[in-house]
Amino acid sequence: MTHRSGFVTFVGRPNAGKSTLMNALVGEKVAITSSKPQTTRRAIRGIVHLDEAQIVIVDTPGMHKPRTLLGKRLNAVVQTTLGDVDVICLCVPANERLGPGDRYIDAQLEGFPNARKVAIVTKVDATSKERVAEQLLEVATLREWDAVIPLSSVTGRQLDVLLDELAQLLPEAPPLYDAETSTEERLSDRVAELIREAALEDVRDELPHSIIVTIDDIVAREDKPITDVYANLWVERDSQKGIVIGRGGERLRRIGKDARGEIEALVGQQVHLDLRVKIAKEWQGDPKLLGRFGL
Ligand SMILES: Nc1nc2c(ncn2[C@@H]2O[C@H](COP(=O)(O)OP(=O)(O)OP(=O)(O)O)[C@@H](O)[C@H]2O)c(=O)[nH]1
Repeated sequence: MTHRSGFVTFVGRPNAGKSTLMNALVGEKVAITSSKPQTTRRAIRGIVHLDEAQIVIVDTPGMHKPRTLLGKRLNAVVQTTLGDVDVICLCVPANERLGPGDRYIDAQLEGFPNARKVAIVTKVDATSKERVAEQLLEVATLREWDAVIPLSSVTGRQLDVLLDELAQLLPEAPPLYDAETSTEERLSDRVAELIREAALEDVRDELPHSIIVTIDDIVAREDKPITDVYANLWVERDSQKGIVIGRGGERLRRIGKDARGEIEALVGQQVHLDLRVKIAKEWQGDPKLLGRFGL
């Protein structure tokens, strides 16, 4: 029996459904999903173990024309990721027409001639059969794809077909990771993402993209089954700090409570979360601060 292993990544414009798809494939919560665009900031790996194949999924930040220093750094991450994978999947939502954003990303794929290329039409549950068919035809005109697959991450429809296709496109190789491994990301990164997600849920319309979370320490207590998490939630301005903290600290408490629940599910233990709000002025344009945030 031939075994295949390799790396797969999903690209597509913001909100195309990449994170949701990756989570559905890996079956564990490893990347943020949010109805706001551009919330995925880090390449995160999930691993799908099949009998005859191991598919290592690398999630990339949104690929778009850079406007800020953060945008440039993110694009650099994308370039490195794409240069390193066996299969690149372009995701386009079935319920929105192809636009300049999709064409821009598709054109970027020319720079990676060695990768196999798959088109995925996402969110087929959110529109009519006719629209899906139309979108499949339109996507097919972009280039010669190795496969074109319509699916829904929400209903799970055709996810198995995608996995089969991906497995077939990978090179013959032994498994790269243990069967137990489902993600390579460090615990602290995953905890930071969960806190950020809880914060974004709560302050959605007021500060969509100005929040970043760092972890000082995660310590399992020796005397009790409790894990202490020391985290910082960074915003760009004084006024934003007020928004995050809320009246009488009410909002910050709610964010902390939501995040704690998620972290407890992740570490399988009671968690005490020490969450502080700090200000990093204009961090999106500051190379030193970006470095400190690992971007
Ligand atoms: N109905 C439906 N909605 C979906 C599906 N997949 C994703 N969505 C929704 O589409 C929105 C965007 O999904 P994400 O997975 O965050 O999209 P993304 O491409 O990772 O977005 P960025 O992180 O901004 O690049 C979310 O509100 C999802 O719930 C799907 O199969 N069906």
